[in-house]
Amino acid sequence: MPAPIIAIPADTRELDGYNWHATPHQYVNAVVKGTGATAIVVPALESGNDIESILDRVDGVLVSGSRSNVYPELYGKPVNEADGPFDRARDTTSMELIRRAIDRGIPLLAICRGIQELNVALGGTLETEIQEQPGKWDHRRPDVPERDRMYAIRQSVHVKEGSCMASILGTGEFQVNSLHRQAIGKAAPRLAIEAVADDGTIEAVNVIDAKNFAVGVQWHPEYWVESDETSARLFKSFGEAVKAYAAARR
Ligand SMILES: N[C@@H](CCC(=O)NCCCC(=O)O)C(=O)O
Repeated sequence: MPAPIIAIPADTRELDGYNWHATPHQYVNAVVKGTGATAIVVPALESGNDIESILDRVDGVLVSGSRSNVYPELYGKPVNEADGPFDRARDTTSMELIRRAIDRGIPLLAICRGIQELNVALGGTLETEIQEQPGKWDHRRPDVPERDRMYAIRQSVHVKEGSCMASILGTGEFQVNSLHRQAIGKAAPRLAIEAVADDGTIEAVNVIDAKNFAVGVQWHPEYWVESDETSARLFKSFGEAVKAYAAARR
């Protein structure tokens, strides 16, 4: 059977003076090594993507992290340029893919910016500069030059008993990385909160009554997928859902 295909929405990036549609290699690598599927990158467009046509041809959606933030107006907050950088084309593409994948029962894994887009797409809100809130830990990307140290596993998350995430990872405390300054504020009605950090930051959600795998995590399992058991389990579970969807589709 041909390898299943997982769609990854791109970011808009300016390189050499012009715009590119780009996603970091770590997400493509995690698709290939962590699920056994093939990755395709979906251009970030505010208009012009035929989302249904794209979803007709894929077996899963992986929504990646990004330094850019979801545009605040999309969750009812005023725009403060300090909350940027923004990427409206990424917002549009990701959220259309998220909503339609959930409706169609296409397996979905949303990571970091992805869980934030998932929450906004389903009607939730975000908080910004969470490290400035009383009692909050500093979840931001460590200010170090080496990417392995940026993505170092350095915080605990607590997975709720009986949750979807518990069926994937197990119940209890797990060690993960952290590279974000925003987080879920008001969780969307259709999201079950399934893991939190020591400071209460929402770290994992599951779409209630989803037809298929539909999970969001605030940490970055893609980065250590080949060496960290917790990361590998999440991608293995996503991959199983993608393969089952692909087999049923053929
Ligand atoms: N911009 C959002 C989401 C953070 C995120 O996706 N981080 C991954 C990229 C990390 C990096 O290279 O800086 C937020 O800040 O909450």
